[in-house]
Amino acid sequence: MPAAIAIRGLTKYYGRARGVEDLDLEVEEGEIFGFIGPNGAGKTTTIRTLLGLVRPTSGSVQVFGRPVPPGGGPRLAEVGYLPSEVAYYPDMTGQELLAYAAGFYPRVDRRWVARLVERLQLDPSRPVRTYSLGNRKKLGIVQALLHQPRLLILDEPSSGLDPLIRAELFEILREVNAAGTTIFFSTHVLEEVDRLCHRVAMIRDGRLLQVAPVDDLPGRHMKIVTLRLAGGAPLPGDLLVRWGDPRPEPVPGKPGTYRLLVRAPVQELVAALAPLALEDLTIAEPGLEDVFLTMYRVGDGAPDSGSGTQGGGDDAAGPGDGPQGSGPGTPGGGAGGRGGPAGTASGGRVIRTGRPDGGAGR
Ligand SMILES: Nc1ncnc2c1ncn2[C@@H]1O[C@H](COP(=O)(O)OP(=O)(O)OP(=O)(O)O)[C@@H](O)[C@H]1O
Repeated sequence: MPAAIAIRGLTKYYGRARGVEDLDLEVEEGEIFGFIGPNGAGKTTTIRTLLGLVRPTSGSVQVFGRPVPPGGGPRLAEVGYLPSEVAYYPDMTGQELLAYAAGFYPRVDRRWVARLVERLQLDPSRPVRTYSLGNRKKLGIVQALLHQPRLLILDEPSSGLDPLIRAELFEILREVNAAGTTIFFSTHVLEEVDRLCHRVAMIRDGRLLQVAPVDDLPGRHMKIVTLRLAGGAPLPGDLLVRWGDPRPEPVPGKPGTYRLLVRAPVQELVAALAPLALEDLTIAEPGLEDVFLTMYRVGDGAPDSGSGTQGGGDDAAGPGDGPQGSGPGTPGGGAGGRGGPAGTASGGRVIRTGRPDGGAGR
């Protein structure tokens, strides 16, 4: 059986601006596959290439074993696509838009569509121009799913959705996946990948860093511990020795406050923290930036990038790839217009209690 997605040696330059470089990726049919990376990493470029909306500079892209022609072609009837920014005809109502989109496909089950609209709490009677960002996103999700595609490609599906709708969306995605749909989606949110995906690819600066089962992500088994010690005291020396971090620094300007990336069994962590005179304590899952930092800090001697971030920000219109239609009746959805520095997680320290080698790099 051919892979649902096969990307080989994909490079895309927008004029002189780098989109992605020499990317190889395979997604098997039946997978939920997460594509994560900071702003400007190349996620949207990759996705738009898969749809034939962006022409590769070099390399090849196949969907279900066949090359994707420019513009996508009829084969894309098997694909559902949600662009990161949905832009629809503003004077159509949601209902009209969905009926219009349904007309592009040979078979659409109206009850399925009505059920999606209900589950996502979308009011389809209103004109699109009155929709909030979240409601436009919901409409885009229904449009992507309405023909029950074999492959669903979602570019940041949950951005702009409130937590309840996001949870409902994840439930829907799990259900369609169980019914056979392959899902490929991009996100900045590590937790989403954690909750949904079988495998994940990490991309940064246009280059693929790693493809791994979600359990093998660096930083996956770590916690972010933020603590404030009474009176701005420093972390006691014996803890420093025990935790193996020679010089944890307090958060700049906040004496006694530390933000630590800890690899430790929870029991051990709690026992170590118990004797401290704590004024405040949070223990949280690491974010995407922390995972990237972990790769850079404790990966195989890889350099500490210092900032854990990179700027996108190159929004110059590239030749031949301006904003394009992103599905039936969806002008816009261009890949430009974004970028800028991602938030950094500098200040995270790796504490090696669980494994003396701290070997998060896999
Ligand atoms: N039409 C374009 N013209 C010029 N440069 C572009 C264009 N589209 C994307 N780029 C550049 O290509 C790089 C990758 O952008 P892309 O939108 O693929 O990243 P991304 O990972 O989807 O980012 P984000 O998470 O911010 O959506 C960025 O440097 C971006 O500025």
